[in-house]
Amino acid sequence: MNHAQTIVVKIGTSSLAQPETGKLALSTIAALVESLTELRQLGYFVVLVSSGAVGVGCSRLKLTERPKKIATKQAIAAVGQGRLIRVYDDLFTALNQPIAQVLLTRRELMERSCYVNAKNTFDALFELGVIPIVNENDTVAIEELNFGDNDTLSALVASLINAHWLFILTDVDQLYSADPRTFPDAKPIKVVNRLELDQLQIKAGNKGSQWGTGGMLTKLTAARLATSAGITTIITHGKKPENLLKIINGEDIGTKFEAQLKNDNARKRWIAYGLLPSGKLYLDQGAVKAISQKGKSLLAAGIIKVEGNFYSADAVQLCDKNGKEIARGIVNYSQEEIEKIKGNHSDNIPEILGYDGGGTIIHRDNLVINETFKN
Ligand SMILES: Nc1ncnc2c1ncn2[C@@H]1O[C@H](COP(=O)(O)OP(=O)(O)O)[C@@H](O)[C@H]1O
Ligand SMILES: N[C@@H](CCC(=O)OP(=O)(O)O)C(=O)O
Repeated sequence: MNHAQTIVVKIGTSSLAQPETGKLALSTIAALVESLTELRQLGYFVVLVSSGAVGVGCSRLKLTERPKKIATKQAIAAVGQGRLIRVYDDLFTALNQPIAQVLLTRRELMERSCYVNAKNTFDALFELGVIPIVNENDTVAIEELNFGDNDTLSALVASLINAHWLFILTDVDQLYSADPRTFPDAKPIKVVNRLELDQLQIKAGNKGSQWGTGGMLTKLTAARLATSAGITTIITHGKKPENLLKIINGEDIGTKFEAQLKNDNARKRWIAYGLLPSGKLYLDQGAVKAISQKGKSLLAAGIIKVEGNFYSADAVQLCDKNGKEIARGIVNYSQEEIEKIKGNHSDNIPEILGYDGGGTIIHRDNLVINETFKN
């Protein structure tokens, strides 16, 4: 595989559908198709994460608002997804650009073998010259484990394929200090570095537009995830997809979230972003220092408190005594076992549990130090 730059472009329902009627915004979609095809022809590997299944399904079934009931929403997504991909396929085919439909759920990305498989599939699609079009598999996603908004999904896909750029296209031209619809004098925000992103104090409403779901909050979460995986993230207007290439070439359009140093370790990116933690371990100062500054494995002696209900091989958050997350990792012991051995020297584990179980609570290879798991 060569080292072409990889670009993930996410487009939200608010850009794909007309605000008044919920009907497809065909000219926007056509312009997007042209821009993505051009990028592909220039040699970039391109992934489109497209929302719209529920919105298009609603329009197809002549519903005037998004349903609240989960089963209805899932049924409507099944109607809309087919329509949506049909429209994309027609438009991309007019430009001789092959596409693929990739539907993902959170559950699959949590399974290491599925995660690796999905990555290999994307690589194979790139080699075949295809533009994959991703959406959440809404019809089977269960509520506790769904992305809900495609902003988070796009950041996880970008991390999965180790992308260079994540573009989040929406119905505003950039991030503002507050929702510009409610606060017309809100200030545009042009560049946000990693530190500022953690401290960003904006009124980023989570209401979204009539057809969208997440509003700006989920886009900021996505920016946090992506930038900590080393991916430059841009929020810009969905109506002007021709700006994508201009932005890549350095033009100052939209809001740019500067990336942190890239983490090229695929397994560590999976631990950090693919897995959903099911518990928390609170550590004393010595343990915090040992894992975050000296790169050591986590031992039972440094654990002061355990929260959650988890088993061996599950992911957990590691926090300092005040609850601030400092790392994530995969445990070698269950919550019940760690309750018994916390605060103890590793040599005493066989005596307390009646077996050894490996000694380290989290081996350093299964531990990722957190710069920013603030989702
Ligand atoms: N601080 C903010 N800056 C810009 N837009 C904001 C902000 N807070 C809330 N919004 C709203 O977020 C909306 C986009 O979110 P959403 O409808 O979920 O879009 P999409 O469907 O593209 O994901 C915009 O229409 C805007 O009104
Ligand atoms: N998977 C859903 C995405 C939900 C959604 O509306 O997301 P977004 O418009 O990006 O806020 C769909 O295709 O309708």
